[in-house]
Amino acid sequence: MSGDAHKEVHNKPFIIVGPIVHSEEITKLKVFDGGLIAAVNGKIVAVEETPKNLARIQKKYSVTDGCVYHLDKGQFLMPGLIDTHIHAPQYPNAGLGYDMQLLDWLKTYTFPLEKKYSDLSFAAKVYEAIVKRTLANGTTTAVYFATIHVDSTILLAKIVTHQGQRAFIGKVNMNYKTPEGYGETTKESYQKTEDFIKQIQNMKNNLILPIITPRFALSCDMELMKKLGELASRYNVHIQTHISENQGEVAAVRGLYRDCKNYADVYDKAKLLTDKTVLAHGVYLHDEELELLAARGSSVSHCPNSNTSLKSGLCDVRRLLNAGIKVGLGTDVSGGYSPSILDAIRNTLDVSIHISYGKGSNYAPLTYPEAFYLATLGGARAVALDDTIGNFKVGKDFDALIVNMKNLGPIDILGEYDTEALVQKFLYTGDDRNISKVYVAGRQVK
Ligand SMILES: Nc1nc2[nH]cnc2c(=O)[nH]1
Ligand SMILES: [Zn+2]
Repeated sequence: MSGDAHKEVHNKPFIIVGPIVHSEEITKLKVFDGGLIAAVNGKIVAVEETPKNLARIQKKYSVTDGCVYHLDKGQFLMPGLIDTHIHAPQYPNAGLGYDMQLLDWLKTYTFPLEKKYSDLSFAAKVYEAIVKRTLANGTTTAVYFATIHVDSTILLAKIVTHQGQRAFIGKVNMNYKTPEGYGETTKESYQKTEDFIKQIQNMKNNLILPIITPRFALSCDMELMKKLGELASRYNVHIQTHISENQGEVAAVRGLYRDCKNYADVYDKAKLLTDKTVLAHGVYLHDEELELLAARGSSVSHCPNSNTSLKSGLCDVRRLLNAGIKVGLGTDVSGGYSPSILDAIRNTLDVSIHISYGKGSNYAPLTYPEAFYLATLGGARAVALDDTIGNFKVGKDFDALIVNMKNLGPIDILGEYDTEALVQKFLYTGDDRNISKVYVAGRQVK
């Protein structure tokens, strides 16, 4: 597909014809070498494994000839990538500060940076850049932590709206042992969060959802967490936080909440574990915590780059999956240094292989089709949006990437490859230069 003639195509029905790849289940990639997808008003109305019904579908949905796009050789269509955990305000620190582990890192590098988001012009500069950068890397849905500041967090929502990304946006809550100049009282935290939810809902952008964001059990007391659990239930909104990321953190939580059985129980007592809750990390969860998360339908955002960069540990995703927990991938910028979910896919595979070295021959490290699933349909399930995004099914929104595996960017194509081989090569060796077009709900946003 060439040119930008269809840049505003989302207003008109269109059809893309060519190789298509997506997940319908975790273990297998589904590849159609010459399929087609038709979209009307940003929603998928037809998915075909061959182009033989093109003329009929074109007529049925009144698609003009100019809105039928044939992919070139070397290109394929795949679902948009889902980043289930990213801190937008921490982007200036990406690549910095990895001489410390979590709790010192937060105090030394992270809180002083986040404090600066009372300044709207600083916030605008960073937020424009991170949304643009994640879109360029194919993130069609991002689950953002912002800061405690309502005004700049609303600004993030406006920037996301303008650039056309789908996102969850969270105003961070922190009322316990907060650093000088970066904290809130319980009342402020609760009231500002309710006000924030109303402001987001009044924006009437159905691509943006508010998400309640207690930072973690060491930054919020039980009273605030309970109030936030009640707010989530009253407004029926998503929740995100961190859990069992680092051994020092887990020990501190144990010391602070003596009457709770474990870390997950702290959140459960506050009614923060719902089927719309995303918990980042989960490296050190015990078996009974896994059972609790599975019973509540809460999900884990696996952030392998961060777990390595902050030396937090190795998260055994196979174990989480075997326990029946929904898992998505996260970049966790700036705990992780990369804003790319392709990077998260590779780190997921690397970490899983490294874990397998310490296990018996029955332990199967994750495969690239599984990592692809975690970055797309798995992410959609983790954020409870799998009725809308994650793969190509009639009735879902058209969130998609056109990947271009010609000799482009870091790629040298030196042979003849079928579509599945091109997908594999993209996952292991491609980068944002190979993501030539990005669509969210049918709108071209890159
Ligand atoms: N990686 C990470 N973990 C956290 N735990 C509490 N806050 C944070 C944060 O900002 N980043
Ligand atoms: Zn995080």
